[in-house]
Amino acid sequence: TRSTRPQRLLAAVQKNATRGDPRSVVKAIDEFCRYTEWAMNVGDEKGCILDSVVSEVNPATVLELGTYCGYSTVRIATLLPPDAKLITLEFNPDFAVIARQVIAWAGQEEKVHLVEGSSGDLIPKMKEQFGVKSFDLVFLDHWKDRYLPDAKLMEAGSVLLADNVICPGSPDYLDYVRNSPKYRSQYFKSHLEYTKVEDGLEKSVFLG
Ligand SMILES: O=C(NCCCCCn1ccnc1)c1cc(-c2ccc(F)cc2)cc(O)c1O
Ligand SMILES: [Mg+2]
Repeated sequence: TRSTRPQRLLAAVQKNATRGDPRSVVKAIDEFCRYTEWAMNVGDEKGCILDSVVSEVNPATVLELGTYCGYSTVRIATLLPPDAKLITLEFNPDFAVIARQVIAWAGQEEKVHLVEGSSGDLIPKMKEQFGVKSFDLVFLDHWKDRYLPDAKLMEAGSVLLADNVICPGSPDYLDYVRNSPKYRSQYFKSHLEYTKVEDGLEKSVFLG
């Protein structure tokens, strides 16, 4: 039967990227998505904004909601010190299978813990299961209607960075973080990955 898009993306990584070289994995995925087949990775333009926020926060613990094929997982992990921890949640097992292989090809498996399941179920269990009471940085890139409920489950983390706040959009989340006294929010205008359509990232610092 026909391969899936994540399977074709993984094949492009294994063909064009050097094993153990995360930058070549990122480059191979961006080229595949720009010139062969669009896929919903955060992409190179928003990826640079992600990189700058990760570097600025310099987190010891990161939670990523929505792994997909592991593109942003690799970008973030590459910027973390060896003892830092990145937990990434993926609901879709077919995505998780591919993401594990992309993360391994990039040589980042030491820093990354991919957990399969729903964020709504797993976030409350983070404390006991992973011994992490709060995260220094949370990257929201999963179902857009889960951004707000999950942010409310995590009102202890310090920096939230949300993808796709314009396209596909998460209006209730945006309204909340921009108007709540608990957050200082900032919009980074950009474009939907590999397109000219407007999109952006919203960085929201939890004020405690
Ligand atoms: O839906 C997205 N991501 C969630 C995928 C499923 C998450 C499953 N999961 C993981 C953990 N808990 C649940 C997404 C969509 C688009 C997009 C934009 C324009 C368009 F025409 C089509 C699509 C662009 C993105 O950048 C995205 O991130
Ligand atoms: Mg996204």
